[in-house]
Amino acid sequence: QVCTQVPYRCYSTPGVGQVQVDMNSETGVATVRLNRPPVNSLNLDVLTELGIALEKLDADRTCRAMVLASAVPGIFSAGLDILEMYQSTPERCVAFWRALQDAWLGLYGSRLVTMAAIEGHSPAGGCLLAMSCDYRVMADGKFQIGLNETRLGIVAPFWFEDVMLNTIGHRETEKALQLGAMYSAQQALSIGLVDKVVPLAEVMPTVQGELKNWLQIPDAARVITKTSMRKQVLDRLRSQKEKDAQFFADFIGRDSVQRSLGAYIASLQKRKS
Ligand SMILES: CCCC/C=C\CC(=O)SCCNC(=O)CCNC(=O)[C@H](O)C(C)(C)COP(=O)(O)OP(=O)(O)OC[C@H]1O[C@@H](n2cnc3c(N)ncnc32)[C@H](O)[C@@H]1OP(=O)(O)O
Repeated sequence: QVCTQVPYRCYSTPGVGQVQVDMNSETGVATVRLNRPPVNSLNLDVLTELGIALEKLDADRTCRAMVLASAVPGIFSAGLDILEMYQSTPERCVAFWRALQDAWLGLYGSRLVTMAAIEGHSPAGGCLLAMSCDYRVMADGKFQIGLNETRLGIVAPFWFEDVMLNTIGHRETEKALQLGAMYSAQQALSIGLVDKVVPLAEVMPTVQGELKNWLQIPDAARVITKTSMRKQVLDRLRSQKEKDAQFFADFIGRDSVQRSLGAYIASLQKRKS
């Protein structure tokens, strides 16, 4: 298995961590896999682990690129763990939101080449993670991607919106966010939400092929360019992290929002019965 032999190096215990990191020291490419079955929903622990993993990779001078993927078949990530937002306490909400902010700042601001291998559904927070990478390859077929927050009766924060604006432009973002639109891979490709759509089995090989192009570019020049393109959006959150966390906790605590989330959770459960 990966991680058991040279040139791989692991930052997590294989098969145990909720965020598994395999670092190939020969290629300088790390693969980070979300591993929280059944749907890789992002709770406080996963987001904390992800933030730490990204920080370690950024500090590892042998690492030049990172592929963000899933260890759970059929799912990239179901987004934020709704149970972190439903009937939670204000203190837990703030801690949860800080962990999300830090993981996102680490990903969007990463000096590495970052690529999302989207081999499954990717709603809301899952879409945010994918959009925050430099390049996205998505599996063709039944999977969907998008920021569906309004469908849950919640609102995508300004920095989710900023990342989407930078990815697909103003008009498509306005439609996507108001409607809470979820897109098939082909639809996502047509609006620029993903960069390539291939059959499921070809997602990883396609990512690896694309990485070869990106890694031909000298790191210093690419990193300066990436930083310049993303700085404004990163600084906007950095300058108001605490205010944003407090706003989240207050908003989520509203009765009307709790009712919407309760109804959404019930609808997820009903779908199954
Ligand atoms: C101010 C607020 C800002 C907030 C910003 C971001 C918000 C978010 O990210 S909110 C999360 C939005 N996510 C979704 O709406 C996705 C909901 N899930 C689905 O649509 C499906 O589960 C999915 C298509 C991802 C996968 O479908 P299936 O493979 O058929 O799985 P199930 O639907 O059977 O789900 C299994 C199990 O997981 C629970 N689940 C699903 N998603 C979440 C989630 N995001 N958080 C917590 N739990 C989730 C689902 O209810 C099932 O639970 P059980 O019934 O107990 O088995």
